[in-house]
Amino acid sequence: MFSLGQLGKFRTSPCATFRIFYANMLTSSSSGKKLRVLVDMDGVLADFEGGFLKKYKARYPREPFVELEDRRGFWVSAQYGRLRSDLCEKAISIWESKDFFIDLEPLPGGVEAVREMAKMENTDVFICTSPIKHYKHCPHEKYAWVEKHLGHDLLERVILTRDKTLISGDILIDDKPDILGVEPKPTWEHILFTACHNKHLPADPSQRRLQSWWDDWRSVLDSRRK
Ligand SMILES: O=c1ccn([C@@H]2O[C@H](COP(=O)(O)O)[C@@H](O)[C@H]2O)c(=O)[nH]1
Ligand SMILES: [Mg+2]
Repeated sequence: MFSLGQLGKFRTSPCATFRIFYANMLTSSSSGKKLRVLVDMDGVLADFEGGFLKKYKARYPREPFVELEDRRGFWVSAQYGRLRSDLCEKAISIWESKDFFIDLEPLPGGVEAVREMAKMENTDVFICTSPIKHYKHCPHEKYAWVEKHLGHDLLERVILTRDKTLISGDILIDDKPDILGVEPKPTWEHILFTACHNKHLPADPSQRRLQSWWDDWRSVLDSRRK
């Protein structure tokens, strides 16, 4: 942990110094005092829905589309498929294309909120996002998006997973109403982030929401601090 030479610089005995050093280690990190916040990307930090509609209309100008205010349900492809069966594949072709994920605009206030969380004492923030299985562009572009909008240091905090229930944390801020996976009891509290596809869902007293990044996310974090 440190050399004998370094120990010699301390005024207290090496044993006492070690005890203080070890106690500090315990209280600052391994005691679990830090609040671990997982923040989703699509629909929370990056405007997936807006970016999709813009590129869909540009590529298929004569096809029907769903206005954002008429969006219902998490799966864009499912709603387009209900509109007309072949539109499901056309929708999927949009986010499987090169530059779809990197071109997504940040949602208002999200980048600033994550930057602020990253500077908060006793807080560890991670970007927790699900890549699509068509992996040619998406994983690379998700990292590139984080670097472009949040900076190189935040790359250390990117978690790509198809199963968020396996990731341990205190809070998961996510726009998907049902986050399921192999772990039946995830450690985090899911805070539902309001998006065009979930804003009509009936209020659920057991699930807290953030209406946007202008909502009081700081109090939500504080409510989970031990
Ligand atoms: O109809 C859809 C809508 C979205 N997706 C993909 O799902 C993930 C969502 O990731 P989160 O981490 O839950 O935000 C994203 O990669 C979308 O591209 C989809 O496959 N079909
Ligand atoms: Mg999402």
